[in-house]
Amino acid sequence: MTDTPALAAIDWNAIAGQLDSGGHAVIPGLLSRERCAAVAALYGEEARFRKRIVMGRHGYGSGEYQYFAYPLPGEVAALRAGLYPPLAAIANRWQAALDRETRFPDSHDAYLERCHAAGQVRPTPLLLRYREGDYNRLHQDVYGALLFPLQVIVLLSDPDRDFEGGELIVTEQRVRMQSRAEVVPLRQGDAAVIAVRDRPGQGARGPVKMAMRHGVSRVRSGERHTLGIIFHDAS
Ligand SMILES: O=C(O)CCC(=O)C(=O)O
Ligand SMILES: [Fe+2]
Repeated sequence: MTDTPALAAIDWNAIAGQLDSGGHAVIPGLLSRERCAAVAALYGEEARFRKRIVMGRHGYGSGEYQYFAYPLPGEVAALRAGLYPPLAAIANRWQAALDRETRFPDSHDAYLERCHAAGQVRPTPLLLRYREGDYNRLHQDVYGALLFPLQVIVLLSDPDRDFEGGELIVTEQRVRMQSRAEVVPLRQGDAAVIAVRDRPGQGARGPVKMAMRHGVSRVRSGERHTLGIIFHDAS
């Protein structure tokens, strides 16, 4: 299950436009229903993971998630490597807009070499599981000094059949302003691309920096699984 034909069909101009205007974008139908089920089913395979986090124990919300161990399952590895290059092009534009010097290499292997040389060696892709009453507090997925500014979240469950509530929320905050929230509408198999920590935005008097956070509203019933793809590794 390693080929991902849907990658070739992604309209990256549309994604870049959505990211530039709102800090988040949707890739429709990245994974088929069957692939979603296969990835979600990995949750029960303990040996696939390096760590399980029970969110209530850390003040992160309610529910749980597990970080994959290396080697990543084929589907997850293919998505991480395949989504990276077009996202790196967007990330590099953002770096320039924010007057930051770091530029990201063309291939994810090259970026991981950089992470690993800096001591960020632990894999960050994760599977999340929410049941009735669970939610995820607004947060930023920062795992060390090296940070790739975009991440991807794939909705593996079907909001029409599997769960109610449980909406992905993205907030942005400009200096001296209060936060603005948006719900990212996702169907099963859709992927959200979101800013990890901040992004360039347009203010009345020129470019501004928007601080970004994301979370998940309370699942009112059923079960919701997501796959999180973060491109920097963790220290
Ligand atoms: O379950 C979600 O929609 C959010 C997952 C998340 O926070 C992440 O992948 O970083
Ligand atoms: Fe997150």
